[in-house]
Amino acid sequence: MPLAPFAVSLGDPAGIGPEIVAKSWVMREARGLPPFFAVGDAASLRAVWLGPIAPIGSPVEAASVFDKALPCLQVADAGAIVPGTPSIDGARTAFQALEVSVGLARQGSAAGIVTAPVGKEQLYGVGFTHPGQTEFVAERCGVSAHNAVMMLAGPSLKVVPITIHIALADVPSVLTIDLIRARALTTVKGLQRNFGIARPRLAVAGLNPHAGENGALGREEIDVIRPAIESLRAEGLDIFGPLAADGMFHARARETYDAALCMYHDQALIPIKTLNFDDGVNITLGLPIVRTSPDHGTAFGIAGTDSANPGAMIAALKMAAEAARALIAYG
Ligand SMILES: NC(=O)C1=CN([C@@H]2O[C@H](COP(=O)(O)OP(=O)(O)OC[C@H]3O[C@@H](n4cnc5c(N)ncnc54)[C@H](O)[C@@H]3O)[C@@H](O)[C@H]2O)C=CC1
Ligand SMILES: NCC(=O)COP(=O)(O)O
Repeated sequence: MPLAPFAVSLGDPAGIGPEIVAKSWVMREARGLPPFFAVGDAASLRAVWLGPIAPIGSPVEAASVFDKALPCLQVADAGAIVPGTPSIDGARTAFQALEVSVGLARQGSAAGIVTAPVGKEQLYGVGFTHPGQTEFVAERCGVSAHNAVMMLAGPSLKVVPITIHIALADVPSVLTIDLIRARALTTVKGLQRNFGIARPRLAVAGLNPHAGENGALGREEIDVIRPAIESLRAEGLDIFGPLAADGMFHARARETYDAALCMYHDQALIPIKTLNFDDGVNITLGLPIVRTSPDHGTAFGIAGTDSANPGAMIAALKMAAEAARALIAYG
């Protein structure tokens, strides 16, 4: 059965979202992309692209026009759009596009959502109270933030940050045995369902230099990380660590695991973005709907210069199609 089209929220209208969505549509056949429609202000596409846009009133219209034009479901008017210069109206439009997209996926009118980058600071300024889109989508789906896992996946590496968008100073107090366990269990399910790995191997990073040197450089490994790993191993998971984070991402080390659980945002995202910046995908595991995103941000500095690489958006669309098929197969 063909999938319903995917809802692609355009993200911040002044970022590179509209450009990478339009470029992905241009490459739809060459890259075998599933049908999709943009959700946002069509003016943000027109500001950076001269190609054909088909305004649609509902997702069902998308499939029939997708071959000829990029379907776009209009939400709020973003006001004057200046690529590279975010605005309050633009942030409101990005927020609304996300909300509408999630709603369409929840009601089954879209096969899932692929979110173009938003400016976090801009969204916080218009009443967005979640740390990121991951937690927002989870809440709209009735899933606790603990159980919604951000995985960054590329051809060379898959990583999961255990803590996500919080200040580095807050990481030690937010890191708990329960949080590591919840993230690990959801990660294992996601690797099995979405990536076909029957018995996933998880490597766990330490928090401190050299994984704490047995307590000499910090106690989180002893008090929190190791007990979490041991309890998961007792339940049969193939999970090991805590490892010194600086030595676990080289090529030979990466062969020993399927995903790395990292203690904070940059510990996870620096290696994946170094290895797979142009084809890395941010996928939310543990949701009843499909949600993927390119691994990069709004790149305000290059918006409007036609130099944005659509590779990660294309990878996100392809992964969304695979995840949607997995959702149908496994529920
Ligand atoms: N999924 C999301 O919605 C994400 C949003 N952000 C937001 O993006 C904004 C900017 O964040 P930054 O840290 O500057 O990261 P960024 O990813 O926007 O930019 C980092 C560097 O990569 C370049 N770059 C990014 N994507 C590119 C592409 N597709 N093609 C060519 N070059 C590309 C940029 O020009 C810049 O040099 C922030 O407000 C942040 O909140 C950041 C990461 C993810
Ligand atoms: N750095 C990753 C990122 O910002 C993505 O966050 P989210 O909006 O997908 O939760």
